[in-house]
Amino acid sequence: MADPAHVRDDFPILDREVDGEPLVYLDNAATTQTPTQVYDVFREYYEEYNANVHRGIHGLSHEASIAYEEAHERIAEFVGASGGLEEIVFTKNATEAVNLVAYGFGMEEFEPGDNVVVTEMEHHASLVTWQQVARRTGAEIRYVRVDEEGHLDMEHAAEVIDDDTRMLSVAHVSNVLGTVNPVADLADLAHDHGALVFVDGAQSVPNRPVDVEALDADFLAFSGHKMAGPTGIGVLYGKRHVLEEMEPFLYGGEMIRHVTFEGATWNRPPWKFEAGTPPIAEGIALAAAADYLDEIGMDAVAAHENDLAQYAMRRLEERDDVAVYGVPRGEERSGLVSFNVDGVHGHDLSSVLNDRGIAVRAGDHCTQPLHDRLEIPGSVRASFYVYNTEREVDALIDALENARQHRDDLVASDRFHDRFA
Ligand SMILES: Cc1ncc(COP(=O)(O)O)c(CNc2co[nH]c2=O)c1O
Repeated sequence: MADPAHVRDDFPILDREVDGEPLVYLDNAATTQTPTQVYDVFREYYEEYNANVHRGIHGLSHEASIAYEEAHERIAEFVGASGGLEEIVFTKNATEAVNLVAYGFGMEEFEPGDNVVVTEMEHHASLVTWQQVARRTGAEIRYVRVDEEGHLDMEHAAEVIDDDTRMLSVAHVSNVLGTVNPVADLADLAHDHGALVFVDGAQSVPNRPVDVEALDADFLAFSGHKMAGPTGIGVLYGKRHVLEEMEPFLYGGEMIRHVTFEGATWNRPPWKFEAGTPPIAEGIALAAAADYLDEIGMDAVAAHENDLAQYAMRRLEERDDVAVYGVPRGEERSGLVSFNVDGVHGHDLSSVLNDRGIAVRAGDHCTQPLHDRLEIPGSVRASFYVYNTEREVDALIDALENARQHRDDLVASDRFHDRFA
């Protein structure tokens, strides 16, 4: 991979300090930072061709429409969608993308006696959404077990996926465990039973090569802000024939073909699912983020993240008071490590790390059922991206030492939560 030191030149924010300490940004599984090559797109757009898309007959609207459609084509290429823009719906984020499928397919198609299968490691964006669809349609929700090492129990998957399964919804990569799930194998299993497959790609598309057709996903969702892109833009990939048959989720302008007082007919995908004025600049900037990552190379991104995660695990495991979660060291994982330090609540630890300029995430990472399964109330997560270095992992480890030294102070302070005791 390009030397992270040079990559860092593209991210001026990484030069800032936090309370007088140099920033060490290790919260990339939540949101990545944005390179100048991406946010410059906003200035160019608003200075040169800002206009509403698709409905104007004037030059600016034409230019904006072309750029917005080309952004869809670019994202289709980035995830291997050979159907092009008709298979790429721009949403607000990955959460909206899963809700689009839940309302457009689940609420329309599920019936009592059907079931939807998710996994114990799912993010709330999927898990809660499919729970609600099951509750409102009378379908059953089933959970594929996660084993002690953070792998999906594939034998259990074969038990719970059956001929009444209408949808399998699975994270490609866990945002807590770093597990890379065998999505293509799971898709084979689901398709053998006539079920559709929704892949939550929020932690995979930004971090590794993803080919939706190799996965044989019927749907795949991800967010721009996790792949060096802006917030406010997400993507739902859908197989063309599936999107053509699926009901819209939001109604209004752009998504219609013809409207009378008696009713309306729908536009073709993706516009059928993009009601109203879309996030135009965000979509164009997302395409620039795809260009930026492809310049580095997604294989190189995945390898760099895995190297940092393995190094972090090795450093964390040097102490006997640290519990590290997820697949064992040495097994490929995405660029994140979740852990706890005995006797230090995650929020206290995160606060102590912040005092040293180190940004990590503490809590349940929107996976409360998974943390229940792990029998812990929460965890601290360090997550890496293209600009992070081993020196930053060392800074994290050194700061943990600092937390341990203050552990007694923390225990005595009102900031201590005895939930870890
Ligand atoms: C696996 C997974 N799915 C879906 C989402 C939702 O993405 P959004 O719609 O862009 O918010 C996230 C965000 N995960 C996290 C957001 O902050 N910390 C996280 O781990 C995620 O990690």
